Amino acid sequence: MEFNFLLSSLFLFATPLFLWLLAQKYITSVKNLPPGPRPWPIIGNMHQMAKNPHIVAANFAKKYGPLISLRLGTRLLVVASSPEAAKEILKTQDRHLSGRSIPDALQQSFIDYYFVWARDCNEHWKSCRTLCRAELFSAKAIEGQSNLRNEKLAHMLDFLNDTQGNVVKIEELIFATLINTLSNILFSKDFLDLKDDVAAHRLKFGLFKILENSVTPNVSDFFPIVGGLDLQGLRKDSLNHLDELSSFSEALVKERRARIANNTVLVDHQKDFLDQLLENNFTTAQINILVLELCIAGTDTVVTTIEWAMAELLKNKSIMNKVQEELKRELQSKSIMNSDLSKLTYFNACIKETLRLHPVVPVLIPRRAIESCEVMNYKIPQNAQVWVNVWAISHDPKVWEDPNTFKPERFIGSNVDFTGHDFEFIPFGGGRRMCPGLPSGVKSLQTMLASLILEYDWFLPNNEDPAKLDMTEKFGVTLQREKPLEVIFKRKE
Ligand code: HEM
Repeated sequence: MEFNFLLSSLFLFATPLFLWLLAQKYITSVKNLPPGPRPWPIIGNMHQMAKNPHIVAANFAKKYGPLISLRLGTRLLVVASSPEAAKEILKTQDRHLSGRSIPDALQQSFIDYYFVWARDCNEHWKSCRTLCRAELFSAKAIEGQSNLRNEKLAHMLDFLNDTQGNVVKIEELIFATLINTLSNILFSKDFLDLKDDVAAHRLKFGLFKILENSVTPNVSDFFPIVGGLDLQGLRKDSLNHLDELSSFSEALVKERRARIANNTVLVDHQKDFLDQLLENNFTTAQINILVLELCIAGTDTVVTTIEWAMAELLKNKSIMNKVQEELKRELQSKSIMNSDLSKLTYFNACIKETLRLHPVVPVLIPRRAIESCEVMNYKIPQNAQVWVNVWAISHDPKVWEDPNTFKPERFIGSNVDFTGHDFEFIPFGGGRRMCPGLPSGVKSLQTMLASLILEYDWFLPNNEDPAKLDMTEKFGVTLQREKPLEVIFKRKE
């Protein structure tokens, strides 16, 4: 027994050491890597990147330049922190750098069906993207969703009217509204009841845990040879959540298949995304994963951005007054739901400024070099992981004047937009892996935020002074508020 324990301890210690020596030999043999801080034996720069890696990498960029390399165990990580470096990665070398590193926690048997995490831009990824663009995110699709969006927005406002004076957790309210909008677009069904916060919490927690597991520092990622052991249990935990969450869609897919087979589709049923997926021969397993990924990618990003926008507007009273005036003046008695909110200059500048100051995906979703290539005259070897540090670019005083201040005015009269062509402002990424959900995400941000601003006055619980609101960030795939925002809504006269 003791001998076995000794042997396995020796194995656990010796394997990373051996691998590190091998990796060290390989990495040092690669000539002309981007510069970076000296790595420690075995762990490399892991200890330096443990907390707020987006800020740590931004500070390294000040010392070593806009393209740096770091070592995380046996892995090589390259981080770009300037618009020029981002442009080379997302445009010039987009094809070579379009792979994804799938975190060990998400290495599951259905790996070939991933969309967001698809390792390469393979055939399945292409068909997901083409179908989603046509059926979910095109101008025609967004227009077609407007009644449904209006209905879900109205439910949210009814809920707020009924609970006036209570403390509302913004993330839960927005999450439930978004999930129901999405689940109706996908399946013509509500996943949640706004009043049932237990179910909302369960669903949100499951999605959150999958995201959290994917960025938790994991020995298996740094030393892939021990990946199969799942020493931290993250793979197992993610699989449990994935299984539980898949049950939400699995039953609906089964029911629809049966209805189609028996010719008993409801008379008033309008074609939804599930019908499109079935017509395109997606299997149930492929549908489950696609739905899950859309729910993960399409809720947390919007929820977090709305929270940051509200926190900034609470903190900056004069900006809030200007937005309110613009909304009242331009919309007059027209309903928000039937108005073209993209014409509201100051309001949209506030949304852009929120996405600049609090880029919700701070280092984009990590990419992987599918082939080795050159960026800024440095070598990026095959399989290196690549981050584009959007947070660093957004906070760089060489790129933005007074970068730490919330100043929507900087976007007035400026053509800079988040469509992936202005590399100083890329909250949705760029190139072939750019966010396909941008039109849907922006529409949700505009309608929800405008309704909350126009219909209610906002107060913080316990008469807290908004000027002193804590704005500490918490790093993850999404850059959330460390303290979730809670607000008391009072309907305007
Ligand atoms: C405020 C809203 C949103 C922001 C800021 C945002 C941001 C991003 C970013 C930065 C990426 C990675 C891009 C890259 O690697 O270059 C991404 C990917 C993705 N987003 Fe979004 N997103 C938002 C909303 C949405 C919505 C509403 C959906 C769908 C319902 C969505 C679906 C996706 C998908 C499927 C991907 C993966 C694309 C791929 O790998 O090919 N996103 N998003």
